[in-house]
Amino acid sequence: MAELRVTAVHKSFGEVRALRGVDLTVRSGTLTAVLGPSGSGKTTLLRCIAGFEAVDAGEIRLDGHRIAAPGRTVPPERRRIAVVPQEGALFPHLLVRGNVAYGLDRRARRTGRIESVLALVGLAGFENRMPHHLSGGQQQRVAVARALAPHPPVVLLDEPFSALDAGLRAEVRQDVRSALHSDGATAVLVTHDQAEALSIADEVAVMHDGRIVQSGPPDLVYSAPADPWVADFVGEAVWLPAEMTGGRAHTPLGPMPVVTTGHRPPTRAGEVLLRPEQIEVVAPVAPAAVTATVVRRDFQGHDALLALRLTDGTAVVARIFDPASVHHVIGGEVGLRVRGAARAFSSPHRTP
Ligand SMILES: Nc1ncnc2c1ncn2[C@@H]1O[C@H](COP(=O)(O)OP(=O)(O)OP(=O)(O)O)[C@@H](O)[C@H]1O
Repeated sequence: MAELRVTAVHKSFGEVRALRGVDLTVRSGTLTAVLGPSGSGKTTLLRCIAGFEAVDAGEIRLDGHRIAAPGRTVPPERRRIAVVPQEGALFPHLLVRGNVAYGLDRRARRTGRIESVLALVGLAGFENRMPHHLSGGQQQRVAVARALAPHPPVVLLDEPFSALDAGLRAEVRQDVRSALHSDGATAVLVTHDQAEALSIADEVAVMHDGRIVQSGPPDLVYSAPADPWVADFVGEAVWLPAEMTGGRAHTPLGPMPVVTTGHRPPTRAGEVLLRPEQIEVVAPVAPAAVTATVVRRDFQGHDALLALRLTDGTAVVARIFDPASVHHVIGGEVGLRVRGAARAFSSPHRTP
């Protein structure tokens, strides 16, 4: 376990500026998800932390020790940082036991560490299986067990669940999360999947164009995005045209309280953000409800998203939590009410 601190790191490949001043602190014993779209620099950052790439500027410290700076690159094997890749990490000719034992010295192999890390990832008793006798999810669990076995200061996970199907992915990631926590590991997980980042991480660091644009606990990043780009990338965003007067936003869904992100006041005529779960779907005749027409219904199992159009043409999306009991027909009329405050930004909204 160790604290990892990345400060003002730059990395270019020829003309491509992959990292443009990355700042990231990962506290000891916590899991941080680096979340960003394809090409934002996530893998490059992971490779710089692991020691597979040298940094052009800035520095990386592990428990206060400088492991990377221009002209100073501690080689990967001396960093002892463990990496769990997307798939194919296991040696196919070795038993599970041999795979997990790979980074352990003889003494550590005899202390029961192999059995205990396999138990942590839910594979107690699997020591004598061959990798090809395991499912994809079990193979990734072994890869995590192998990474944890030698007590590395940091574990890096590069989209480790992307090859698993959706049902299995949710189960494996929660088990891996609890294995990392139980072992007290400091971990960084790279993903482009916002649901995965929000569900698994203690902290989410959102990456855009080679920079970390926001980091914080998942609920804060979702409820108080730093800028409109983060709002769009992390979760569903509903943008409403708004006039600000008397500290309230006047929108096609009616007047509502507003909180502002940014140092400058929001522009007078602008847009405000709501999350779909802030829009309550009620009967068209309900008090204070604004009339809307149901355009589409996107059933997601435990909940559903309703795409709606207001009479002035504004498109909004509402999340309903009891989809089975709601009979909103496409083309039918409903009433909408807003819960809580809208969010305004001092920087303009742009599509990601
Ligand atoms: N070895 C390399 N040589 C040249 N360009 C590179 C190299 N590695 C990465 N890049 C470029 O750096 C940028 C960041 O790439 P990186 O792989 O770090 O992004 P990413 O966020 O991990 O993307 P993905 O989710 O698609 O893996 C991209 O424009 C990529 O093309």
